[in-house]
Amino acid sequence: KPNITILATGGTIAGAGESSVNSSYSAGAVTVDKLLAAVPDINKLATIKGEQISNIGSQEMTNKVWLKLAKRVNELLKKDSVDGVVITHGTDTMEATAYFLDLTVKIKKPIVLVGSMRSGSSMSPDGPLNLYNAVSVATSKQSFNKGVVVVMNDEIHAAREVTKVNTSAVNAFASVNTGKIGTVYYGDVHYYMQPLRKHTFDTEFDIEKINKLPRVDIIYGHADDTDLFVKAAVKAGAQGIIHAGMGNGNLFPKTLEALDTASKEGVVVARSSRVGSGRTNLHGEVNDKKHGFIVTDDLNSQKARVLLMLGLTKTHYRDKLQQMFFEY
Ligand SMILES: NC(=O)CC[C@H](N)C(=O)O
Repeated sequence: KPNITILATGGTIAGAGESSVNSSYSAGAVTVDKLLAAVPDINKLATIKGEQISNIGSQEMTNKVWLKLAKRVNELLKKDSVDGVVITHGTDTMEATAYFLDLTVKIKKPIVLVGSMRSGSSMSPDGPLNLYNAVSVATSKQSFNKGVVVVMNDEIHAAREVTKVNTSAVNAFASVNTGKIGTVYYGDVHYYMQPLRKHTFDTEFDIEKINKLPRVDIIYGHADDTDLFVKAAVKAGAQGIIHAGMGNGNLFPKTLEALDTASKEGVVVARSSRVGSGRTNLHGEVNDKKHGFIVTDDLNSQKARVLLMLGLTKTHYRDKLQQMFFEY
């Protein structure tokens, strides 16, 4: 039997509420041992070990926990005695954690993130089957060299592509631009696609000696916008700003002016879009060359922040950072 380590970080999958029909509950209330004991069938699939990394709602996620998690996953998967890792996680920031690991874990073995939309004490919880499916994906030979994947609601998604698309439904995840890469039905794993962007062992990022990431802020664009938040970000020491722009990454004139100034002062400004699908293109309505801006390709702003933080650990050259957004 394969050896799988389950790293628990919290979330609804480890949540508990007062009654089966009460929508209010606490995320990250159940420890890893209890979480695993609730799904005894996973022991038929693999020899399971559990470890608690954190026990939080993933809206409390920090760069510090990401670094700790990535280092632990690297450490575990380097061992011959570990064949794959499953990470239980809250769904709010799961996509960003998945992408962070996709860029920083240096191994071809399976790495699977899983969560749930209904807590263990609710009626028809989705966590147990999601966990069973996640362990199945982690033990599948087909999962090698796929980068980090997210398993939710019988679907397998690539870390770079997946995003949360619903606040409360069990089908809360989708890979909006590209589609899911596989399915898993009561443990029966099938892949249909292979992620092509560079990931895991193929990236240039090395977090082993890093304890702090450069500050990158996200600023959300809108009609009748302001320059206040750009100025505040610069004052707070942001090395990068992701602008979640209107449409194809467009900006309100006053915000554009403030970002132009920030860019000329050395802050790396990356244009993404608040639309939720499609690329933010160079040579659109914004003169990126003139302002020194870069674009985030089709990464949403929360994932673009992850890549820009890691990119800034390597270089401040905008051409190089732009290249990263086309490669990763
Ligand atoms: N469905 C969930 O996991 C949401 C619970 C919590 N907000 C979290 O992200 O951890």
